[in-house]
Amino acid sequence: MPMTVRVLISDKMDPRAAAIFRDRGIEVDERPGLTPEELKSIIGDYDGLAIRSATKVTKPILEAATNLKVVGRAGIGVDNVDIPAATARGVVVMNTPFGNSITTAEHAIALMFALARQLPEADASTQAGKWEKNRFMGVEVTGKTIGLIGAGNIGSIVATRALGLRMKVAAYDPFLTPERAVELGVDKVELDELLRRADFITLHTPLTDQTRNILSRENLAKTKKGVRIVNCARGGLIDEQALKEALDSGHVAGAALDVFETEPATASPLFGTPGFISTPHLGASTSEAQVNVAIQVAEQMSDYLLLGGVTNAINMPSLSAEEAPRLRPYMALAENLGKLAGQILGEDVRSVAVEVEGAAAALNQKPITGAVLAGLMGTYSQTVNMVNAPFLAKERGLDVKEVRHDREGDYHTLVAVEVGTSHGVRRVAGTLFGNKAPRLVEMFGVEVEAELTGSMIYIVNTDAPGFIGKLGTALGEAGINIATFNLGRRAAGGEAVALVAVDGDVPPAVVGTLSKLEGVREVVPLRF
Ligand SMILES: NC(=O)c1ccc[n+]([C@@H]2O[C@H](COP(=O)([O-])OP(=O)(O)OC[C@H]3O[C@@H](n4cnc5c(N)ncnc54)[C@H](O)[C@@H]3O)[C@@H](O)[C@H]2O)c1
Ligand SMILES: O=C(O)CC[C@@H](O)C(=O)O
Repeated sequence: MPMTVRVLISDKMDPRAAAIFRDRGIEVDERPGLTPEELKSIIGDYDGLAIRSATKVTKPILEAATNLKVVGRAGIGVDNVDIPAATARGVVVMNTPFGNSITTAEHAIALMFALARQLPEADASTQAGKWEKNRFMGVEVTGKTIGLIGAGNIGSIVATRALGLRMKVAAYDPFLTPERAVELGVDKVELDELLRRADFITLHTPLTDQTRNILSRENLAKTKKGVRIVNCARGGLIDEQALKEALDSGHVAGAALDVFETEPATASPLFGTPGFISTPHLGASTSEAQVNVAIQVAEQMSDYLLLGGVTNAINMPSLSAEEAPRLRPYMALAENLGKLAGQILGEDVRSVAVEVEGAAAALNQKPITGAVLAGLMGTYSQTVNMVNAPFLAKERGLDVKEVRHDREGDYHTLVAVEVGTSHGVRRVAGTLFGNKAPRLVEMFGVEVEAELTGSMIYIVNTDAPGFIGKLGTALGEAGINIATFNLGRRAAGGEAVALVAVDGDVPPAVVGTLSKLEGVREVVPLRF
């Protein structure tokens, strides 16, 4: 029977998101406004969590999320998600990077005009019956310089709109290439020059260690007298207390904030300051943007939960929903090769090289490598999976290498794993029969063909007549039924390898008995 997949939508989201989940056979609960305690108490029931900016996906929430596989952010900023904690727990975090960009850029332009013409104050005064025609003298934007701090998706759209308004555009963005600046029609400048030149400053960066407080007291002091500032990006980019003082002194003529250091911002020293305008994080709030991000997040999360496709993930390489089914048998093979090596070699692993050959070389190798690492490290860590395996491998100092051979060898497709240990390099390799059935074909230099499945016993012995009979008898006496027997050997009378699939677990006492059989060098019970 197919497993039930469940998603929780914990913020207010366009109903089209829930409809998509349901259409794709996913059970969905819409519970906006949960307290952190309530979320923590129910999150263990869900495979996916769809959020906007209100839900804080903290470490304690993730620790309680024992079934969670994906967090989908219907929007851009993921600063309300503890990404390292999600990654460590193997939870994919994805966002929808373009769905609300136009809307947010338009909000920045709207706030710029609201500042230029003091629209909120003029509206309040007029509706209060004052008709203060002489109080509200505005400024034109035509011919003025707008300074963009951050010229990514949203900043670039603001640039095009500002150029359409016949403004001059200067942009400070260390990652903006000169070619892109020319294409956009903006002047690429350093921050100090932007601060000195801009009549309007608008912020469009994420909040990072480099951008936090980018409009600090010191930098605000470097701005042109009479500057007007818009922030539709993230709270924390501006020193709010210093901004208040700059507004009070008249150095800054106006400031419009859609985002605050602490949200919801129900109190702020800025509230009531002349020249200050605010909106409650409305940058993305248009029906068009909310439909876009709701549809996109639901499609992306469903693709991941149902097909393994990964789009717009912050903590994992992309994998299209079309690629995912082709990769699935490879990932099963890769994970089992990793498990095989991990169970036999233990924690003494220093390096891992994953080689793909023939048909496998035409595929996206990252998921194959992730599956090998997940299988390998899963033998000594409970919480490892494809998402966190590359990070955990790095944390452990494992040297991970990927090798690709386009040519076919003995098999039309092959995945090989070379594991470096303190005793040297050991190699296991497998192929797909009929492009779908994973099979081990080589183990530590011995050709042995086996399906890695269920409970198995790995035995190394000296090849000698009668050994298989003795082994069968020992297992029979222990009440263990043999399902399949797979054998390989280096040379007649030399080292031989047996991979025996059995029904049920192999107790340590049986491992002890088998180890004492004549000629046996090594016995390892395996689980796949
Ligand atoms: N108010 C809202 O409702 C709302 C809606 C959507 C997005 N946002 C926020 O807007 C911001 C921009 O979003 P985007 O989609 O344009 O992101 P983006 O990633 O496309 O662009 C961000 C740009 O910032 C630049 N940048 C990074 N560090 C910088 C630094 N130290 N100095 C200058 N530039 C730097 C990057 O190079 C990039 O070009 C994000 O913080 C996002 O969360 C807010
Ligand atoms: O969901 C929202 O309303 C805000 C979205 C915005 O902050 C974003 O980063 O996309």
